[in-house]
Amino acid sequence: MTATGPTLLHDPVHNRGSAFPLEDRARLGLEGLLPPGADTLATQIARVHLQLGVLEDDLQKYLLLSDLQARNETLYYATLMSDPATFMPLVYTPTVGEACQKFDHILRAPRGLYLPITAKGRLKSLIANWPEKDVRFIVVTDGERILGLGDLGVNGMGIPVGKLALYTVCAGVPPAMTLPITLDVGTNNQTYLDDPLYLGLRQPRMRGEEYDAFIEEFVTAIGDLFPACCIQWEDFANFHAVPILERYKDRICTYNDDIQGTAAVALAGIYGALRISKQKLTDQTFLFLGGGSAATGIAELISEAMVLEGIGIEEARARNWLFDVNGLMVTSRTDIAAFQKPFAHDHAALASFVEAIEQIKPTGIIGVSTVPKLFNQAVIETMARINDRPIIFPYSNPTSRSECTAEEAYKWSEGRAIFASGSPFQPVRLGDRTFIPGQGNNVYIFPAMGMAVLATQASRVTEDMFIVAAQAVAELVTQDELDSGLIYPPQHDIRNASLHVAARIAERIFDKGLARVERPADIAARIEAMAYQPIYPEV
Ligand SMILES: NC(=O)C1=CN([C@@H]2O[C@H](COP(=O)(O)OP(=O)(O)OC[C@H]3O[C@@H](n4cnc5c(N)ncnc54)[C@H](OP(=O)(O)O)[C@@H]3O)[C@@H](O)[C@H]2O)C=CC1
Ligand SMILES: CC(=O)C(=O)O
Ligand SMILES: [Mg+2]
Repeated sequence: MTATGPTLLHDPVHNRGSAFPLEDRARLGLEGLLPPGADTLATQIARVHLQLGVLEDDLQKYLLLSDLQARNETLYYATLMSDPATFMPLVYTPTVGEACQKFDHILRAPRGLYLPITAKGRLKSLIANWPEKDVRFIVVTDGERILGLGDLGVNGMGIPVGKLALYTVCAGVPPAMTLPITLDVGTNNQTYLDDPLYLGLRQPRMRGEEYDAFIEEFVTAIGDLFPACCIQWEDFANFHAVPILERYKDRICTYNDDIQGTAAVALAGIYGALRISKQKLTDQTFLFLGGGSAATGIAELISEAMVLEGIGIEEARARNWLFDVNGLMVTSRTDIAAFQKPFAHDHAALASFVEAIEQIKPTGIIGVSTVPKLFNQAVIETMARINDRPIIFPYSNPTSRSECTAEEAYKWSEGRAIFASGSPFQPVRLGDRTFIPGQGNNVYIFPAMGMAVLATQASRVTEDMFIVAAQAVAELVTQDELDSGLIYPPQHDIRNASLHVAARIAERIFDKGLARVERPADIAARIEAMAYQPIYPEV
C-alpha cells in the first residue's frame, strides 16, 4: 500500500510535489496539501533552473540541489539530466570539494551510511538498517584523501553521494541500487577535532591490523547482505588504497576509481591526443607530477596499453616517470614504496621538475600532485619547446588544486598544448582561435563501469575492462571536436557517451565469461532498456 498524505510528500522516491495530477489528489489524501495548480515535470524543472539562476554562490546551488534530492528524487535527476554540463560542476568537482570541507557546517538531511570503527563487530547489523535490499553499487571512502584536499574525516561523505548521483545521471544506474558509505576510522584533521560541529569520531585515525580487520569485516558484511554488489573504493590514502585493491580485486567484484578509473580516462585522453599529433602510443614518454594512487594507476595502464602495441612491459614502464615531493623517482632513492618501484628508473637524482623535463624529454606531463600552480610558465614553455604538440594534463581536483589553468597552458604554449584538466575550465580565446578544454576526469569511466557491471552482473572488474573503456571514450570524439582542442566527448552528451562505453565494457565482460547473466542479442539495447529514466513512479 503506497503512503498517502504528508507521508507521501515526505517520501523522496514517490513524492511528485506540485506535479501530483489533480485527479489523483483525493485518492492520495493530498487535497489542500498542495497549491491548486498542477505542474508537469517540465515546469518543475524550469522552476528549479529559475531558483538556481538567482543564486550567485555555487555552494548555495549545491545545497539547493541536495535539498531537492532529499525531497523529490525524480525531479532531482531530471534536473541534472536536463543540462549535465551545467550541473556536474555543482554536484561534483569543483563544488563538491568545498561542500565536503564544510560538510558538518552545511549538513541538513544526512544521506548514505556512516560506519564508525566503534561499531566494529556489529557492522552487519548497521548495514542491515539500510532500507533497500538489492544494492548493486557501493562507493565507499574513509575520507583520508578527499580530492586534493586531504583528510576531511566523515565530511568526505559528499564524494560517495556525488559520485553515485553521477552513476545515475550519466549511465542510468538506478538510484535505489546505489549506496554511499563512509567508514569513520577517526581523523587527523585537527581543525575538525577542535570544531564543536564536527560529527565524526573524535579520535586519531586507526591504522594497522585493526584498520585492516575493519575493512575485512565491512567487505564480508556487504557480501552477506548484498551478494550481487560491486564495491568502489574512493579517496583513500594511497597506503591503504593500493593494498586494499590488491587484497580484494581477485576475491570480489571491486575496483578503485582513483587508481583504475583515472587511468582509463587518462589513457582515453592520450588516445585523443595521438589523433591530433598523429603519433603512436609507443612513441610517447610521460612524466607525472605526483607518485601516488592516480599517478601509478595511470602509468601502469598506459604501460599495459603500450604492450598491446607490441613492446615489452618493462620497456613500456620505462617510458613512464614519476616526480614527487622529493624529486624524480630514481632507483637510488630509498623512500620509494613497492607500488612506485616499477616506475623508478636508473637516472641521476633531480630536484627540479623543469630539469627533469629537459633531461627526460617527455611528450606529456600529467599532474596528480594535489598541489596547484606547479605547471608554471617555465614548465609549459619547456614542454612547448621540446614538443610540437605537448600533452598537458593537470588532473588534480578541485580547481583550486589544478596544476595550471587552461588559459595558462594554451597561452604559454602558443596554443599548441593538448590540454585536459580534472575539473572543468571555460573555453579559452587566444587571438582568433577558441580552444575547448576537455575534462580529464574519471566521470567518463565510473558510471559506465557501474552500468556494465549491473547489466552483466560481472563477477570481477579486470584491468582490460579499463583499456576497453578508454578506447570506447576516445572513439566517440569527432574530428571537429579534436580541431577545437577537445579530446573527450562533450559533457552535454555524457549520457550517450557513458551508455556507449558501458556497452563496450559489457561486451568484454561477456567475452571473458565474467558475466552472471545470459548474453543478450543486443547488449547496447539491453543497457539502454535498463537505464534509469527520471519518470515519476505510479502511486
Ligand atoms: N582527474 C581525475 O579524474 C582524478 C584526479 N585525481 C586527483 O589527483 C590528485 C592525486 O590523487 P592521488 O594520486 O590519489 O593522491 P596521492 O596522495 O596518492 O598522491 C599525491 C602524490 O603527489 C605527491 N606530491 C605532493 N606534493 C607534491 C609536490 N609539491 N610536488 C610533487 N609531488 C607532490 C605526493 O607525494 P608524497 O606522498 O610524498 O606527499 C604523492 O605522490 C588529487 O588532487 C585528486 O583529486 C585523482 C583521481 C582522479
Ligand atoms: C575525480 C576523483 O576521483 C578525485 O579527484 O579523487
Ligand atoms: Mg577520487
